[in-house]
Amino acid sequence: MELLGKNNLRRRALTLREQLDASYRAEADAAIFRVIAESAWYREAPIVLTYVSVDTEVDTRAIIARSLEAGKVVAVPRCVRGTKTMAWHRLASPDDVRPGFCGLDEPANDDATLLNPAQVPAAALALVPGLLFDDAGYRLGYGGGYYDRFLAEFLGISLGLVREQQRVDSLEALGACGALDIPVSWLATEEGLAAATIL
Ligand SMILES: Nc1nc2c(c(=O)[nH]1)N(C=O)[C@@H](CNc1ccc(C(=O)N[C@@H](CCC(=O)O)C(=O)O)cc1)CN2
Ligand SMILES: Nc1ncnc2c1ncn2[C@@H]1O[C@H](COP(=O)(O)OP(=O)(O)OP(=O)(O)O)[C@@H](O)[C@H]1O
Repeated sequence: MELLGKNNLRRRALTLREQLDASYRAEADAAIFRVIAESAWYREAPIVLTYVSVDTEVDTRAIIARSLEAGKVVAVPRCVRGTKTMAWHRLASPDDVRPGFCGLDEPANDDATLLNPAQVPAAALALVPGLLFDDAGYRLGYGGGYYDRFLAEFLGISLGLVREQQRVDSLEALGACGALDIPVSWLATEEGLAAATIL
């Protein structure tokens, strides 16, 4: 297998994602929404920590709306550039986000909605984005290391959201796995839930 390195693979994965058929994306995203909504982790989670999807990312807008309607706490990330960490803010409405860092939709920097990481229960569910995911749950992101830093501390269930066409066997075999990369525990795809395999 050709060793591409993370940055080359990132460019290719971004192109691949943008070239996915819009109707495939819509169908896959609707199926991923159902897979999440029906999972016991989601149903039992009092709090969902999710990215806010932009562009051709797997859609999370529907799950944000559904979770708020169901009375769950929904928290979304605001990137803190200096430390490359994410601050999580509770949303009162799906519309509580504005264009911010790097074209992402982000919550306001407001202490009143800031979530104290120590208060995140183990039953929390994190929905994790990625350009590619492999069978071990490793992900290729946009390259800030934001989610690696988050996952290193997070004690809840981490679920990678990925369309089947964005899965690869092994990022390590592609030369795109680093020592600090943290895998998610499970993947949600349009085919169902998949446990990350231990290599
Ligand atoms: N919707 C969504 N939100 C998300 C993520 C995501 O993948 N999707 N992230 C997933 O991790 C985090 C953001 N990760 C990012 C990592 C790098 C760059 C980026 O383009 N960096 C530029 C410039 C950096 C700068 O200006 O400081 C670069 O590296 O060249 C953007 C976002 C948090 N929020
Ligand atoms: N826990 C950590 N502590 C310090 N540095 C880290 C940590 N995790 C990742 N990094 C560094 O962050 C940089 C970006 O990591 P990587 O390329 O894995 O990002 P990514 O997972 O694709 O991006 P993102 O999480 O933002 O989507 C790397 O230089 C990596 O060494």
